[in-house]
Amino acid sequence: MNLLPRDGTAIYHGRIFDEAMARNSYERLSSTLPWRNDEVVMFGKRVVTAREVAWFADAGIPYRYSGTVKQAAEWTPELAEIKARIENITGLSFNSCLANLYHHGGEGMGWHSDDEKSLVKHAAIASISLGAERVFSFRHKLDGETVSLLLENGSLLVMKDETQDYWKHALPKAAKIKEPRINLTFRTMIV
Ligand SMILES: O=C(O)CCC(=O)C(=O)O
Ligand SMILES: [Fe+2]
Repeated sequence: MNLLPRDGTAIYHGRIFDEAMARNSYERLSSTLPWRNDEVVMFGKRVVTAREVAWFADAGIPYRYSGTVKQAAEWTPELAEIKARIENITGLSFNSCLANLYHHGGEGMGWHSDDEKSLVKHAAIASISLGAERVFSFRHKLDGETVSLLLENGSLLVMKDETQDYWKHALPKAAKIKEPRINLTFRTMIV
């Protein structure tokens, strides 16, 4: 079940939402979340990404990410429902979520590890995919070994243990894909 050959654990649970539920969740999240373009600092320059994001956290937790403090929103009913569902499936709990909206395959996310200081070390990250199917890849930091999989509509991927220490991951751009995708990454921030 572990997709990674060593140095971490990545469990792909496959589709945990059926087609109708996935479509319904996509529609509700795309129209109700407070989406805005992400701002990141690259080579000392402020860059506004095409991908849109929204941050959520339990009341009172500021969302720290990429060296800045983001305004975290309150859980919406739809998000709270999805969070409860994955907490039930995984037996874990999460106190924050980064939502990503990729308008089409021309948008993606480059190689990175989710190893922010604000996150509890080695805590699981649960990633939900809604909408367009996209390839997701892991690359080992030492020897470059790559593991790729397809993230299906309504699926759940869990990364845990030393995964972020030894592997980077990315959502490669795929220009042929015209449909949008929403990704929800549930995390545990240090409180
Ligand atoms: O969209 C995805 O599946 C990946 C998102 C991701 O890696 C992140 O938000 O840190
Ligand atoms: Fe990530």
